[in-house]
Amino acid sequence: MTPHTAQTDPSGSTIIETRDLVREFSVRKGLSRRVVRAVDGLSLRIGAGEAVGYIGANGAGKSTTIKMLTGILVPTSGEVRTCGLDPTTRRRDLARRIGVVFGQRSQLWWDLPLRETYPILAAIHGLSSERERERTAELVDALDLAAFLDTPVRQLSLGQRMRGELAAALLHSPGLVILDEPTIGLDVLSKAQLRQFLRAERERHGTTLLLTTHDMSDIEHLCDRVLLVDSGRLLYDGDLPSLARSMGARRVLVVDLELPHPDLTDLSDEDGTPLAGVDLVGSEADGLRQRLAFDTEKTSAARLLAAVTRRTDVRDLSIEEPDIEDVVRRVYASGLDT
Ligand SMILES: Nc1ncnc2c1ncn2[C@@H]1O[C@H](COP(=O)(O)OP(=O)(O)OP(=O)(O)O)[C@@H](O)[C@H]1O
Repeated sequence: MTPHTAQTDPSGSTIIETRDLVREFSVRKGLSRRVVRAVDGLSLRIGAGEAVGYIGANGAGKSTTIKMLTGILVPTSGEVRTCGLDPTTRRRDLARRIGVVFGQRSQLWWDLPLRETYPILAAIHGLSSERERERTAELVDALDLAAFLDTPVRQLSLGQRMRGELAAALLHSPGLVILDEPTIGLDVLSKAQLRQFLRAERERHGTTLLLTTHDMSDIEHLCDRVLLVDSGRLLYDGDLPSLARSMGARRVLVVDLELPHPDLTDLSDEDGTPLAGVDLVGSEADGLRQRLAFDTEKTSAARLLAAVTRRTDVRDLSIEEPDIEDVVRRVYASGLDT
């Protein structure tokens, strides 16, 4: 199979472009050294205003790509332009135009409260005091920061800190925001807040988003395009539903029952029509918790739940999205050829 490639509008303005981008690392193995090609001939174009998910298994080359896009790493060969600039030679200029958020690394000063942090960042970016006041107020409101503005960063919860990080990265209203695993470790509510904020920011200011994530819901809620990499090469460029569908990825309904129950198999509608695309994929504690994978193209979550509740009483439920690792595994299993 050849990689699916999205047709992007050639007339739209380009915000990220790479051509045959390569990055190698020399790694010591015992007494000898060997070369690892973390990024291997990557060519892509991202237009202004797009929201793109950059996904792939662990070690696929995502972080290395992001580091080259932001000027942290120099490419071994090939070309890269971010906001029209060469990131390695124009790193300072680039910093004024982009915002970068690392889910696993804080960019805030640990001992300072956010109230003292933002004026420093505003000064670094050369914002006027009026602009600083306006933008800080906008971000404090949108990210609901008011309650902990005076707390030193080290005392914030992870969810609070990530909201503070986002405000810091977006204070100068960058046209491009690059996020590396922004929702990692966050609870459901904090994830929802972050996504809601990024969506609103994009709608209001036309901000371009590029994010890596292992959470498929981040992509579902935020991105209209997905780039899938494996061993540093682009395997897929298109939308998420097509990728997930082509890989047969399914959601899972997890039900906790009032009483132990035999396996929930052969489920059907009220009129006896069997539900298609549903499989029991787990049963624990004598059937008190059962997991049903379902294909949303064939059976909706509501129909499936109705079929379960006709059989037995449900105490609690949740729906697990297919995770990207699973989709990626399916890509490999299907023998997609690069
Ligand atoms: N500084 C480095 N020195 C040597 N090898 C490296 C270095 N950085 C990355 N690599 C290797 O390059 C490959 C790609 O790594 P990279 O961190 O870009 O992957 P990733 O897709 O971001 O993975 P993850 O999802 O686990 O963060 C891996 O084989 C990794 O071991």
